[in-house]
Amino acid sequence: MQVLQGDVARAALTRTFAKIPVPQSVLARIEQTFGEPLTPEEVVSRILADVRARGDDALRDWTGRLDGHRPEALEVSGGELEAAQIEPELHEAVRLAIRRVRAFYEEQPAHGFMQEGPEGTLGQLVRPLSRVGVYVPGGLAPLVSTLIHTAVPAQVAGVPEIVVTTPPSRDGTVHPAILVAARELGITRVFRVGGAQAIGALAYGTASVPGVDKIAGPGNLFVVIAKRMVFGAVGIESLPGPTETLVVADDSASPRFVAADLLAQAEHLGAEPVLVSTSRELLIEVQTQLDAQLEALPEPNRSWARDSVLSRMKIVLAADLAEALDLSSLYAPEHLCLLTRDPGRLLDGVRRAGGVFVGEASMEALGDYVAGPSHVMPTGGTARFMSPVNVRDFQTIISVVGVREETLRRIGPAAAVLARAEGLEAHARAIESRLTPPPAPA
Ligand SMILES: NC(=O)c1ccc[n+]([C@@H]2O[C@H](COP(=O)([O-])OP(=O)(O)OC[C@H]3O[C@@H](n4cnc5c(N)ncnc54)[C@H](O)[C@@H]3O)[C@@H](O)[C@H]2O)c1
Ligand SMILES: N[C@H](CO)Cc1c[nH]c[nH+]1
Ligand SMILES: [Zn+2]
Repeated sequence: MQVLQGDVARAALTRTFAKIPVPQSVLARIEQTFGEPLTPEEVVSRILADVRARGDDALRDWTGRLDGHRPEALEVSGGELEAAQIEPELHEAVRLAIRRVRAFYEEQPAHGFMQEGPEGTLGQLVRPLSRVGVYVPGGLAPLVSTLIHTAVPAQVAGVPEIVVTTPPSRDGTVHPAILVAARELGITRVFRVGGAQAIGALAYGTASVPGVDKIAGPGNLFVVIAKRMVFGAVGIESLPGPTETLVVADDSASPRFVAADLLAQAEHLGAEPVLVSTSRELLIEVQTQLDAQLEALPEPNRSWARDSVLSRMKIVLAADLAEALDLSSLYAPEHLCLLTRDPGRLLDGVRRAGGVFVGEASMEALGDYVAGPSHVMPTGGTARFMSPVNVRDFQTIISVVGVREETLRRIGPAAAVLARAEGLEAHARAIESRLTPPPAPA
């Protein structure tokens, strides 16, 4: 176990944004699939260009090549959607998650304002986007919860049309829980397309897949790169990619719970677990727990979690909780879990994170499903400047300017002065034409 401290820990938790780190396993799969050592960016560029040029046929070909099934019908039929069934217990859990996420976002202030006064009217109109694409990851696990945690805030924002894309399994089907959740949400358009090709389809539109105004939802490296590349042609909400969790724990924390929370996210392939503790004894005990709990996991989860732990886990000994929080803000994790005495007391010191999970009863895995806030959160250090998915992501603001004539007379001359300082004579004249009476007819 390598324990990092001080400046070494700071360096290890400082992200470099110039290049997204690519796991060796991903590079190996690219070489196997494409027969040459391409970068993920080159792969995504090729896929996007092909989707733009050949539309549905490109979607079928890439899905066949990458997901092992070439679908004739890209859209899940109404009959398939209606027929999907899941166990009653799971169905009830889906309903509970929808209810709780909806109740949470209904509390988010997301309205505009109008200042009506002696100056006239100044304000903001808030309008929902017309059509949103929701990406639901499905490469390794069919993330039904991600559909709920992305689509519900969009619905609360008032978006009338939501289109879902998700990779099919090798027999071409979409997991029934995703279809049932879509049905519960009143979503009728689901497409069996994943990866960069799905992002291209939603951005450019094809004969089958409608182009959207904004694409939301997390995914693997290929999905994240594709979202970055199509931004501008279409909106994106943020860049939620491979998950990461930073646990801050003191000597009061249970090593069993700390290890369990780290492994819960480590089982997302490509995840980055980080443990920062003020107690060396706890670090040692967590290591023992990690070994035991990893051994007890079933396959393939054990291999995925072991890969995250062995390849990317960082273990840090902090001088005190103030330094632990400072290091956490430097790293800006997707999830920050506080497993300390009186963890609520630490909230004031939290500066950068997608979400903060306060205390033993608020494990991040609960937040993944039914706590309320969306689990779609910024990763890779983008929590420095981005937020979890929320209602505002699905709205635009329209500024309203409706001043009275008296106001114009008072503030107009200053505007004309500024226009001339910028060398923009027509601007100045447009203002002054309203300030001076029109010339008398000859
Ligand atoms: N940050 C968040 O809020 C959040 C939430 C949920 C999930 N996630 C993350 O989403 C990710 C889901 O990843 P996933 O892989 O299971 O599903 P995914 O749906 O994101 O990706 C699967 C797709 O990737 C493409 N792909 C795979 N290998 C490829 C290759 N070599 N070349 C080109 N394309 C390739 C395929 O088209 C496939 O359909 C995980 O990393 C998870 O941590 C993040
Ligand atoms: N923890 C993942 C990234 O935040 C989301 C997720 C979905 N299902 C389970 N976990
Ligand atoms: Zn998770």
